[in-house]
Amino acid sequence: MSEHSLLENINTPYDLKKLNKNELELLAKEIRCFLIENVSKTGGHLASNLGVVELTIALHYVFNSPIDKIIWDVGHQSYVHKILTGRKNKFDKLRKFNGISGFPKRCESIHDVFETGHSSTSISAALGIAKARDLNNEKYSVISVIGDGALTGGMAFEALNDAGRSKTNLIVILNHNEMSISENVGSISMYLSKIRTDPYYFRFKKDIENIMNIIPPIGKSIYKSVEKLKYSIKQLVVPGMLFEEIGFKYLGPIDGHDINALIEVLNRAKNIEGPILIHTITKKGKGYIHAEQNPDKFHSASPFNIQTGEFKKNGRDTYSDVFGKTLTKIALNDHSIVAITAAMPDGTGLNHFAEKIPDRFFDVGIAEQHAATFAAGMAINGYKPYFAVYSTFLQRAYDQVIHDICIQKLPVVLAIDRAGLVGEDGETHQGLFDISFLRIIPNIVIMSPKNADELVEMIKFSRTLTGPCAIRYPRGKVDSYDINRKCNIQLGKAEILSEGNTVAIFAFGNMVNIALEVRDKIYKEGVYPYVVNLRFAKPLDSELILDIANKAKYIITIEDNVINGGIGSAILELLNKFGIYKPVVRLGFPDKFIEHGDVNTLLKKYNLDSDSIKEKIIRLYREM
Ligand SMILES: Cc1ncc(C[n+]2csc(CCOP(=O)(O)OP(=O)(O)O)c2C)c(N)n1
Ligand SMILES: CC(=O)[C@@H](O)[C@H](O)COP(=O)(O)O
Ligand SMILES: [Mg+2]
Repeated sequence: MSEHSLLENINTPYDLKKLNKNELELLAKEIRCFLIENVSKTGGHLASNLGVVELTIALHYVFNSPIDKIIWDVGHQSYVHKILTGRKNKFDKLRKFNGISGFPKRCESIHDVFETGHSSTSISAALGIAKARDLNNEKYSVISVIGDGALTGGMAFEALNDAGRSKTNLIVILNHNEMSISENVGSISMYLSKIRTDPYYFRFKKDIENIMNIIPPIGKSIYKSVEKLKYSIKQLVVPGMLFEEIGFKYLGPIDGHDINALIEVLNRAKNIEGPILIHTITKKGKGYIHAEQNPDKFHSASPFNIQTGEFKKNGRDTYSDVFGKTLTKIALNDHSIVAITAAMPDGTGLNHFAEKIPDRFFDVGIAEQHAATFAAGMAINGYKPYFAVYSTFLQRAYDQVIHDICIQKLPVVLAIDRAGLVGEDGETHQGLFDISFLRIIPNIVIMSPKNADELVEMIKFSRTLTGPCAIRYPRGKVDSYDINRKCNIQLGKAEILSEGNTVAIFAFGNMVNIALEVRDKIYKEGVYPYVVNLRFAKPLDSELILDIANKAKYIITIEDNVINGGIGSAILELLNKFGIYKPVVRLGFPDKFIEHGDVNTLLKKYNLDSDSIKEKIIRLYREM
């Protein structure tokens, strides 16, 4: 790989401003090599970052961060920004425990103005910052950088609607690469692609601009008609008229890999009053052939071999695959089943469904709220919708789950992927709240499997339910499983894995295996626990729980959710209701946002690994 001689001397955006245009282009090359070298080892969001190298350089060249504020939508494409703002030496620990985050973090740098991770927030945040600036009579630029995928999110439109009317000075850069994680979807995407690909638009736009500029000054009487005519022509042919109509000045489309063109347009935008939308055209994965050819695979990449582009991880199925394959299998015989994703077909395993049953597969874009209510609509009309969604992104659709699905008791299945720790994505992405926020909603059934076989059974079981239900399962690989296994799940029934005395361990989902490891370790110390796989967070198996609680001296609950409001709390509430006052030790995550790092390290840090739990139980046992 090439040397990084220019990059070596860039420690702040100010250093960038000393370079000439040729050097900026060389720097772009160096940054690409740097990204590929580092992310091949750490893993991370490679393709999106390769696509914004020139754009980020141009932004920091033209604007004065941190006085001018740059807000990165989603934030997965902020690596180049991090490199240029003094963090390049920390890339060996990108997304690692105690290393830098893969997303903007205010604690990391004054150049990270607003924290992101979930999509479509940047225009709202930028508008808020700009409004506050105006109230303070300050002068600086506020820039939101948003991708075409993130633009499919409802919040982005809510913000455009508000910003267009407000006449506030604000720059929105639409980074258009025709990709979300997978190919981008939706009518706005089609509209943008038309601007991008139709050479007629470009040619005609230039011609029309020239004609309009040479229309001579005319007598006042016909001036108005000419202006009207100009406007109508513009409306017909100017790309981005959609944005102009809602109050933005549209600049573009611009080649987002041409640094000179970018610098020119940014300088222009800096001096225009009111909201501006700059439309840049980029290639996701630019400069690394494997990422250019497979931008989806290199969106959130695990470590890979630079030469071959092959990933180093092993090829076992994930929980998402188990879900996708099982659902596909049952849907081939049950035509009422439909599958819905909000822009995550691969991540959720619904790619398997899409391949086999495309007419009953719906990718609605990054639009979790819409997805949930869309599912409700399909359910009203007799279908059995499975909305597969990461736990963290389901947070977006909370009201829709309550108002549109649960009040009406509709048979929608929420297939909650990435429940529990997700690891390297950290705070914004951990799935640590769903048990708490779902369990308080009436009418919903909540379950979680201890392993892949049980997930197969739960998917089959969910089909029989006539109301809303959620199945939560973790990120990660599974051991072997049998997709044909019969369903032995009964509503609200837990499973006793070990009979014991003294200690009762109630575990949920992914934590059941840890409970079993704990059991094996404390056996050696002469402690014999009951171990219960709860299976259901709602309805709880009250009878079994009360029976075991009565027999044991103290109770341990284990969950990969925050302790507050989680399954331990549910058990405490149950015991309280029935007047059983025994010590209940609730193990889960504390009342804070959990940082990034690999899952095992985090489990250990939060005392949720089997050794830590074993020690806790033994200590309690000896104190009793
Ligand atoms: C609310 C929400 N839903 C889903 C995601 C998952 N996600 C992260 S990036 C991404 C695609 C973003 O596409 P785009 O904004 O065009 O950026 P690109 O990667 O193409 O540069 C998706 C779906 C998310 N971060 N937030
Ligand atoms: C930025 C974002 O939200 C996604 O790209 C996410 O990082 C994907 O996570 P997985 O790698 O778990 O699919
Ligand atoms: Mg995109």
